[in-house]
Amino acid sequence: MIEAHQLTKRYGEKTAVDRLDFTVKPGTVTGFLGPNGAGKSTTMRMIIGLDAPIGGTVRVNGRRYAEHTAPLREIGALLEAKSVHPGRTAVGHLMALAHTHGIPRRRVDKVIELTGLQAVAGKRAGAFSLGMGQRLGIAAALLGDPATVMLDEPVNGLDPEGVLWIRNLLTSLAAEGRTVFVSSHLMSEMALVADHLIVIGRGRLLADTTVADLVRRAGGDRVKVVSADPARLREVLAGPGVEITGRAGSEELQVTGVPARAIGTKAAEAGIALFELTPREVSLEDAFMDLTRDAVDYHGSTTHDDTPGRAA
Ligand SMILES: Nc1ncnc2c1ncn2[C@@H]1O[C@H](COP(=O)(O)OP(=O)(O)OP(=O)(O)O)[C@@H](O)[C@H]1O
Repeated sequence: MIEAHQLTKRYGEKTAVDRLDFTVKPGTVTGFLGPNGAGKSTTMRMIIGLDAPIGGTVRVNGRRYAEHTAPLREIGALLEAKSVHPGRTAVGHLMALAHTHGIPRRRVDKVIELTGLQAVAGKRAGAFSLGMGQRLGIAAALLGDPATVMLDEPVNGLDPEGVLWIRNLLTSLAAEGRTVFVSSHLMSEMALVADHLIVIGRGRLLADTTVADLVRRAGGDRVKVVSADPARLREVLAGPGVEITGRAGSEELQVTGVPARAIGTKAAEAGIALFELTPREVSLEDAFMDLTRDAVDYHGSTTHDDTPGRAA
C-alpha cells in the first residue's frame, strides 16, 4: 500500500509535485500516468526517500520509507536512472544487494529465474542490452519479496516479447496480492495491464479512477441514435443517469448512460423504428489527451502556421 497525502515538491520556482493525494491499493495494478514532466518520477523518488518532499507525506505499507528497518522487503523499485556497476555480473550485483538485507543466495537464484536471466547471470552488466538491464532492475526490485512493487516506465525501449513479459509479470504480482504501481506516459500500454489509474499533470492530480470510468468521462458511452420518433424515444429511454440531447426537428439523438444494446431493445419494445444505432468510439489515448490537454508542458507541432499573431 502506498498513501500520499498533500505530497509536494518544488525545484526552485518549479512546482514538480503539487499537493498530491492518492492511495495505491494491494491486489491490483495501478497505472501512474501523465505527460512528460508531469511529476511521475519525482513522486516515485519521494516514495522511496530519494527526494524529500517540501510538504505532505508519503507512506509505504503504513510507514515512511526511512522508518522501515528492511526497506527492500517492503518496496521493490525500478526507477529509470537505476545504476548498476558495469563491471559487476548480474549475480554479483544481486548478491551485493542481498547482503545488505541478509537475503539468502537461493532468493537471488529465484529472482534470476523469475526474470529469465539464467543464461547471462555470470556476464558483466555493462555488456547488457536495454532489455536485459530492465530485467536485472526488476530482479533487484523483487529481491526482498516485497509487498509493494513500483516500476518507472518499465516497458521503455523493450521489444514486443519483453513488453509481453512485463505485462504478465505485473498481472501475476498483483494476483499474488501485492501492491503494483507502474508509471507510463502511454495510455494504451496502461490500459492493457492496469485496473486502476492515477493521472497527473503539472504535478496535480487529474484523475484517480478505473479505465472504464475514464472512458465514460471522455464520452465513451455516448450512442448516436437515429429514429422515426425521437420524441417518444426520449420518453422511453429517460431515467436516472441518462442524458439525451438532440436538435429540435432532427431525427438524431445523442444518448449517454444507456448502452446501445439496451437502446435497441427498448426501442423495439416500444415499436419505434431505428435507422441508426452507433456507439461513439473513444480510444483511451483520446481520453487521456482530453484529460491532460491543459496540463501538457511540451506541445509538439506537426504543421507550420504563418498566420501573424498566432503561435504554431
Ligand atoms: N532535479 C531536478 N531539478 C530541477 N527540476 C527538476 C528536477 N527533477 C525534475 N524536475 C522538473 O520537475 C518536473 C517533473 O519532472 P518528472 O521527471 O518528475 O516528470 P515525469 O512525469 O517523470 O516526466 P517524464 O515522463 O518526462 O519522465 C519537470 O518539469 C522537471 O523538469
